[in-house]
Amino acid sequence: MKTIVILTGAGISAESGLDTFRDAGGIWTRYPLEDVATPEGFARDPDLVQGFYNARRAKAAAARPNPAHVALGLLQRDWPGDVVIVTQNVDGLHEAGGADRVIHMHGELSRALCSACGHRWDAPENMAADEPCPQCRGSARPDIVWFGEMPYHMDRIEKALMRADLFAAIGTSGQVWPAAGFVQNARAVGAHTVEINLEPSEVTSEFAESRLGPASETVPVWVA
Ligand SMILES: CC(C)NC(=O)[C@H](Cc1c[nH]c2ccccc12)NC(=O)[C@H](CCCC/N=C(/NCCC(=O)O)S[C@H]1O[C@H](COP(=O)(O)OP(=O)(O)OC[C@H]2O[C@@H](n3cnc4c(N)ncnc43)[C@H](O)[C@@H]2O)[C@@H](O)[C@H]1O)NC(=O)OCc1ccccc1
Ligand SMILES: [Zn+2]
Repeated sequence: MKTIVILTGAGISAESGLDTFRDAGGIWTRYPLEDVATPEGFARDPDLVQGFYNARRAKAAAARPNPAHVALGLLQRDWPGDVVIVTQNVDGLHEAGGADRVIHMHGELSRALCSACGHRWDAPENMAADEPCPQCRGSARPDIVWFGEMPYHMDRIEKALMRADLFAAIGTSGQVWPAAGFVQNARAVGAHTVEINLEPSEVTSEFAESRLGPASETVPVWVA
């Protein structure tokens, strides 16, 4: 039975009230990513970084899944073959929308990570600049992949792309790697490729098909 691999980005959560990064008023237009989303920025000012993620954690916790998340949850439940959802998003809206197998390649706001021993646990609502690791008292950070760091689960993602029959990218601008390159991996194994986005992305030309519009409208139609 056919394997579907779906990559999602901030655009799929925009209609749930969560900011995207590069659109007008986007996160990176308000916070320099070097300061809040790099290990160097965290070393320089952990208070600033923890504050940045505490605010996003609270917003994500209050957000509700939209029809795009729900449609993908139903697709994963009902499709006779395998539906692999790979998200760049750090919110939990795919799971809230009914998906139970989601690969968070850039981490999750709801998790904390110890920089010393690698222990992971459910993040408290507000992490302090000197948040201790419950296991070794080392310093804790949000369990988020920052720029310059290796994304999570790359082996599982590459294996899924190798057996993809259909690859879809939803709500992503295609400006951040290695995620922006997944369409090439999928095409290399002969998968059909479709981009579903509000507007053409940096890598639209790589896709065989492009569907434009808000995800809450385009995704349920695409799934149906
Ligand atoms: C800026 C970019 C050039 N930099 C990179 O790509 C770097 C590598 C790099 C450095 N210099 C380079 C020079 C050239 C090429 C690459 C590089 N990448 C890395 O550092 C990565 C790590 C990157 C991860 C950083 N962390 C994130 N997030 C977690 C943090 C946090 O969340 O705070 S990245 C973050 O931005 C990325 C982009 O965001 P999008 O989700 O696409 O959102 P964006 O706002 O950009 O776009 C929204 C889209 O939605 C659309 N939209 C809006 N509303 C809707 C709507 N309603 N419906 C539908 N669509 C909609 C819009 O039209 C738009 O197109 C996402 O990945 C997101 O997770 N690590 C790595 O490379 O390690 C080595 C390596 C390499 C290979 C293999 C292994 C290891
Ligand atoms: Zn520890």
